[in-house]
Formats: sequence, C-alpha cells, structure tokens
Amino acid sequence: MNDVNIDRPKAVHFGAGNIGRGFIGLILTKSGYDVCFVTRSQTKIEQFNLRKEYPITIANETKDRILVKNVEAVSTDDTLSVVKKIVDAKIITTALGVSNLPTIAENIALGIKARIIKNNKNPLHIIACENIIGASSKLKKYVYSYLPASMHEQASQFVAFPNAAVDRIVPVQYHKDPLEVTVEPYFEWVIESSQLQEKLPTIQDVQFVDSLDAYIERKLFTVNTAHCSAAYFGYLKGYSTIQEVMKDPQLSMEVQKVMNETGEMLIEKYDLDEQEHKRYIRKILHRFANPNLKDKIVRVGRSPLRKLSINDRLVKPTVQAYELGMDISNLTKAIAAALHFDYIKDPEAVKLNEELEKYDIHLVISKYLGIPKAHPIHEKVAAKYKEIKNRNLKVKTLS
Ligand SMILES: NC(=O)c1ccc[n+]([C@@H]2O[C@H](COP(=O)([O-])OP(=O)(O)OC[C@H]3O[C@@H](n4cnc5c(N)ncnc54)[C@H](O)[C@@H]3O)[C@@H](O)[C@H]2O)c1
Ligand SMILES: O=P(O)(O)OC[C@@H](O)[C@@H](O)[C@H](O)[C@H](O)CO
Repeated sequence: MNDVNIDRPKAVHFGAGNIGRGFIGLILTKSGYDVCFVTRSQTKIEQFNLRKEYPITIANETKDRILVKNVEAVSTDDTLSVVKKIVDAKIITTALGVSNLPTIAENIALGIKARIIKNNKNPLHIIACENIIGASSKLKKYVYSYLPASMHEQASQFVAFPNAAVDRIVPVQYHKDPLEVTVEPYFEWVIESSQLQEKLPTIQDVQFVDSLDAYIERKLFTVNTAHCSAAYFGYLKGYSTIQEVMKDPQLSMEVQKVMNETGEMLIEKYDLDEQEHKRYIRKILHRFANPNLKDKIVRVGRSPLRKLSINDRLVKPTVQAYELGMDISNLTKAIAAALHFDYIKDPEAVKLNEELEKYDIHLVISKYLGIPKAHPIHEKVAAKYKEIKNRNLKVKTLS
C-alpha cells in the first residue's frame, strides 16, 4: 500500500470508469503522479481510499498483472474536496463520455478561481480524453462559461486545454473487485503540444505533436469507425461480442473494407505512408479479434446518435471520402446498419427508433446525420437502410 506523498506531482482524473482506471490512471501514476479520481461511485471511493492501489490485467497470453499505486478518490458531489485537489494539481484529465463533460465544468471553474484567488499561477493542463475531435477545447468552453469574464485572461495565462487522442480497448468489466480492470496490451496517447503552457507536464509513453488533426482523424476514423461498424454489422447478425464478429469471415472482411475506404481518404488528406497505414489496419483487425478480451457489441455501438452525428466517426469520413471522389459503399452500409441499432437499454438507440417510427428515414438522416436530402450521400444511406429493413422483414416472415 502507498500513501499520497507531498513531493509527488498531483493529477486529478474525472471518471473512474474503464479507460480512467485502465489507461489514464496507470500512465499518470507510472509517470510519478499521485492520482485522485473524481467519481460518482461511493463503493469505488471507499476502495480507492482504503487500498490506495488497484490491479490491472493485461489481456495477453500470459495475462500480466500490474498494480497501480498512489491513488485515492473523492466524490464528484463533494465540491469542496474536488476544488482542493484542483488547487494542488499539475494536470487534470477526464474520461467520462463527451455528454458528461458539462457536468464537471463548474467544479473545474471553481478550482481555477481558487487558484487565481490564492495567486497560484503554476501551469495547469486540462486534457479531456474522450473520443471526439477537440474534446479539451469543448471542455474549455464549458469551464469558461462558469468563470467570471474578468478572470478569463488570468486563467489563460496558466491554464491550457490541449486536445488529445487516446487509444486502448477497455471493455465493460465484470470482476468481483470494483477497481480491477482488464485491458488490451496496445495503447496510444497523443497530446497536442502547441496548446501547452510553457512548462510541459512529464507523462511517460505520451507522444506530443504540434498538430493533432492527422492523429485524431487517423484514430477516430480507423479504429472507431471500424469498431462501431463491427458492432452494427454484428448486431444485425445477432452476435453479442466484437470477438464473435471478427471470427465471422464475411463480417471481418466488411469491417476491413470500411477501413480501406477511410484509409484511402486519410492517406490522401494527410499524405500518410500507404504501407504503414495498411499495417495500422492489420494491427487493428488483430486487436479487435483479441481472444483474451470479451467486448460487448452494445458497448462498442453505444450512443448511436452521437456516433451518427455529422462530425463523428461515420458521417465525417464518408463526406470527406465522397468529396475526394472515393468509394463510400461500405461506409454507407455501416451508417445504414447503425440506423438499425435498436438495443432497448441504450437511451440513444431508443430515441433513434422512436424518431424512425414517428418520421420517415429521410427526416432522420437530415436531422441527426446532418446530411440534407439534396446531398447524394443522403439517398445512398436511405437506400441501404431500406434494403436492410426489407431483408429483416423477410427473415422475420420466413421464421
Ligand atoms: N473504453 C474504451 O475502450 C475507451 C478507449 C478510448 C477512449 N474512451 C473514451 O473514454 C470515455 C469514457 O469511456 P469508458 O469506456 O471509460 O466509459 P465508462 O462508462 O466505463 O466510464 C465513464 C465513467 O465516468 C463516470 N462519470 C460520468 N459523469 C461523471 C461526473 N460528473 N463525475 C465523475 N464521474 C462521472 C461514470 O459514472 C463512469 O464511471 C468516453 O468518452 C470514451 O469514448 C474509451
Ligand atoms: O467509447 P465510444 O462509445 O466512443 O466508442 C466505443 C469504442 O469504439 C471505443 O471505446 C474504443 O474501445 C476505444 O476508442 C479504443 O481506443
């Protein structure tokens, strides 16, 4: 057991979920930080504060174990404690889902305010580790909306919100121990250095880059586009895990074809090395198939309205590939499959299906995907959506 040490740099991490414990907490503590998790779960708070450590299992053949030390936790509702932690922190990270970012903004603003009042001008880096383009910039807007305008200039002198891309597959966990987490061996964390305050935070295994654009699009439009395509194709065929999908030769090929389409676009847009990108795709297929992980389709396909929105992993690469005159037949198939994701425990899937029942497919494509009826992609998606619908109806009638 380890105690929080006065000399070690402090990090505050919002969200003690899968990627928070399985990736961010591990990297930060390995880099010498004491990490305070801010969480909603009372059980996790008790366990973190009692043990000050938690186990990670790497989903490789030898199932390697790592003990993450120097951790503690406070409740997200305990504003006073959260603010105290922020006053002493060098770095704040989040991994709670994009839609939850507004829920932590006020506490972060109060922490910044307290630092200004105490004249603590030490650099503070706030990094949102969420699966969208520009997550930290988005969080900055929420945080600044809680800061008095008179403090904006002062805050910008010591607080930075560098955008980042994080990659590690961490499924939903089913351990007895509420802190234990099993993760894939692979990981990548890239942070935009142009937005850093002068004194860079030292974080091991992190790649700092001048511009994040190519990195985030490469990650989001290869790993995540393919991942959700696997989920939506697999859901239609009645599978329950991504590993099952990847064992199906036809579906595995379809997932690869989706990556080939985004790949062609990314190679052209960012002048990527073609052979290297092909290796990246092969590696991803291998990661998805990892037999030591069980990653549920309903986790990977979660929040379909978010994933179908105009700047996310499905529509954005499709529009970009189309504009470059490239083939988008597999991407439009994936979008159509996503529109059929009707898992009843997923609130966004429920809403999507209510909308599809209330209105016709064209209105849903215009309203939620942001593709107007006049755009050629609109009709391609609608046609594929109807094709899947008719096929499903036929299967139901026959059975
Ligand atoms: N799991 C992965 O493989 C993975 C990989 C890369 C990035 N991500 C991204 O990381 C984020 C988190 O994903 P996850 O899989 O860890 O989800 P998760 O549901 O396991 O974890 C999110 C946690 O945040 C907590 N939370 C929500 N609002 C909060 C608040 N106001 N204060 C404190 N805690 C709060 C939730 O209770 C939950 O425990 C998402 O944006 C996801 O896209 C996930
Ligand atoms: O977290 P989401 O809902 O944006 O996407 C689901 C998965 O594709 C995602 O969590 C991946 O496992 C992760 O992005 C891999 O780095």
